[in-house]
Amino acid sequence: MVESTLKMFQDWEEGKAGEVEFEMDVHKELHTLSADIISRTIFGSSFEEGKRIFELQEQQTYLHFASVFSVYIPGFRFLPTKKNRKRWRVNEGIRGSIRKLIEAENAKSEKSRNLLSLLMSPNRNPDGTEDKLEVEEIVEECKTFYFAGKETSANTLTWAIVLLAINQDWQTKARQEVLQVLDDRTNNILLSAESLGELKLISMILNETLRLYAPISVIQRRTCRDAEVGGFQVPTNTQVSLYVIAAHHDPEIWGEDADRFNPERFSQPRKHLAAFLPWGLGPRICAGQSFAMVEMKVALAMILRRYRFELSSSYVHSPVQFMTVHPQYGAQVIFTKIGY
Ligand code: HEM
Repeated sequence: MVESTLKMFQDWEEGKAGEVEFEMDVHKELHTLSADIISRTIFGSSFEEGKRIFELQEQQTYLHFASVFSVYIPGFRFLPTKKNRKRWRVNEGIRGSIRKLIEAENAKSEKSRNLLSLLMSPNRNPDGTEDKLEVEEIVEECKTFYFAGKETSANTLTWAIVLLAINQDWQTKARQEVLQVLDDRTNNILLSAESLGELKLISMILNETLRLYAPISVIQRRTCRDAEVGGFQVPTNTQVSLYVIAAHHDPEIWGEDADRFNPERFSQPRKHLAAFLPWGLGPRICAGQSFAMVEMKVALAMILRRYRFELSSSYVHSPVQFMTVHPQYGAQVIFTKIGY
């Protein structure tokens, strides 16, 4: 994570020819960062190949949504139309590349320390037998982690930067905390696991960002038995949509200033478990919650330490929902280098 963030800084500064102050669409940059981090986590040293796979996955997502938003004709997806053929080609490209990486991992004498290698390891059952994922299952798992983890973290980080650019008092407080926690005298830019735990304000800021701009604004479930919810009878096998965004902006829960950015709310324990559910709830809660929090803390702390930032006059506030909640016109921010 640290390596990917440092690489991002290097790209920013090289691209801006060493200027101390520069403007850019940080939303795009943070997407590149989270793709880099998740690719390194899953594929280790083969992360460049991993990124190529993810680019193909992105193409596939857009092709998929193009078909979802067009008129539905049963069986149409099996016809060799131009778009369908492209979708099949992209899909085969993704699977073929992941299969090759699996084969390369299998051929290594020493196991790599990455998620791919973990997914390939057998699981020992209590009765001594072993289970192993099939290649196709591993391919699907890699795709899920990328889909579930890239957009969500990148968008949350983007909103955190936008909110701190607007709320300069919180930006200053957050930077002070980072400087205190990271040892200034030794020029230590690497965050240890212990120091991450000490970043209390950063955690509060990220939680408040997740409250205001939960990347997944609706969670869906299907009832497995008849139930009564808030006085309504819900029969078995009904699809129920849980509006995360509604709970997060409810003045009855958060007070009259529910729409205002105030990380202070998270200095106290929560009153109600379901009042704050950016990660979902129950057995299907986000599998990458801890990973995402570490990733976002590392990146935000490192950005705060190195740059002061404010919104550009070209920024237009327009959150939209397309899979996740993101800024429709990007996030143009002016950065000024202040540290290392
Ligand atoms: C800010 C970042 C993130 C947010 C807000 C988020 C949110 C969510 C939500 C709301 C769900 C659905 C939970 C439910 O249905 O109850 C979910 C599922 C999931 N997330 Fe995340 N996520 C984030 C980052 C990540 C990352 C970085 C990864 C992987 C590295 C990840 C992996 C997953 C997986 C695998 C699932 C499916 C779990 C299952 O169905 O059992 N997420 N996430």
